Amino acid sequence: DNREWSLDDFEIGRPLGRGKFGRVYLARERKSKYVVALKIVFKQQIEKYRIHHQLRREMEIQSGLRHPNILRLYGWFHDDDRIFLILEYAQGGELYKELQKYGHLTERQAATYIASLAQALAYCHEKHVIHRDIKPENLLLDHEGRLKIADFGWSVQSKFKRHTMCGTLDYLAPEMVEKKAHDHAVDNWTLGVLCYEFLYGVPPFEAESQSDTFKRIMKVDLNFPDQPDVSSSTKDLICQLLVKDSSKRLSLQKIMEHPWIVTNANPMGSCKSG
Ligand SMILES: CC[C@@H](NC(=O)c1cc2[nH]nc(NC(=O)c3ccc(N4CCN(C)CC4)cc3)c2s1)c1ccccc1
Repeated sequence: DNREWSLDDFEIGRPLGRGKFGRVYLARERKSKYVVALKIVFKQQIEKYRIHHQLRREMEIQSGLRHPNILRLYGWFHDDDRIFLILEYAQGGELYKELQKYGHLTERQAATYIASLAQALAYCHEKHVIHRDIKPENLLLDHEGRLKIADFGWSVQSKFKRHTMCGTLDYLAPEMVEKKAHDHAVDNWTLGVLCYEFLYGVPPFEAESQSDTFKRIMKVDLNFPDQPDVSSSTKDLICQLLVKDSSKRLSLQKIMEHPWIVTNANPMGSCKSG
């Protein structure tokens, strides 16, 4: 509901995480006892980094999205010096930590997460939203191990395109790295990067320096280590996504129909580790 919320409506719990522009705390709405994540951004940080448009876009975009694999933004409020975003609580934490803990994921886990991402992105693209910053840090897990895309701070309505460099280069498609006009297909490229990272534990174009990563992305300098042993079907999907010409990348629909996804993804979207 769109009633006016205020800090008094919530009991604040432990800190959950922090991003560049704020922190997230566990919180509980007093009357309903409903548990949420409360993201707090300081207004002077918004002034300092001039991210009004980004935060406003995050709020407008994420509050308008309703999908099982997209973290809900229930509402927001502010006081004199802070803005509060009332977010869905993802009890399983960051997918990134799973990846770090196990080194790499199983093909079933990876396929399940890629299928969930493809479904969520297909939904976003129908709503003319490009996330542009899909990376393991922005992927959360709910209590059933279902993937939730968080932090739409870098997303855009695909009507107008922005060319601000967002975060690490590892996940950026060539056209974004080259600051060319980009469209939905950037997210398809990123699925290829993520699928590779889920299975090998490192992103495909990782390099010592940003400029080397840049060169590797532009050349699509892709190679598959011998270990861990990954099926050729998986490599086929990755090779069909990490294609320089964005019009030739596998579509989200085709990803969902790919034999590796059909064979390995859990249709329920959840995959308890192992
Ligand atoms: C994705 C970054 C973004 N984060 C959000 O918006 C976030 C929104 C949101 N909802 N629920 C979350 N859950 C957690 O952060 C979380 C972390 C660890 C947990 N565990 C620790 C280990 N344990 C074994 C299991 C439980 C459980 C939940 C987060 S983060 C952000 C952006 C800007 C500023 C702060 C945060």
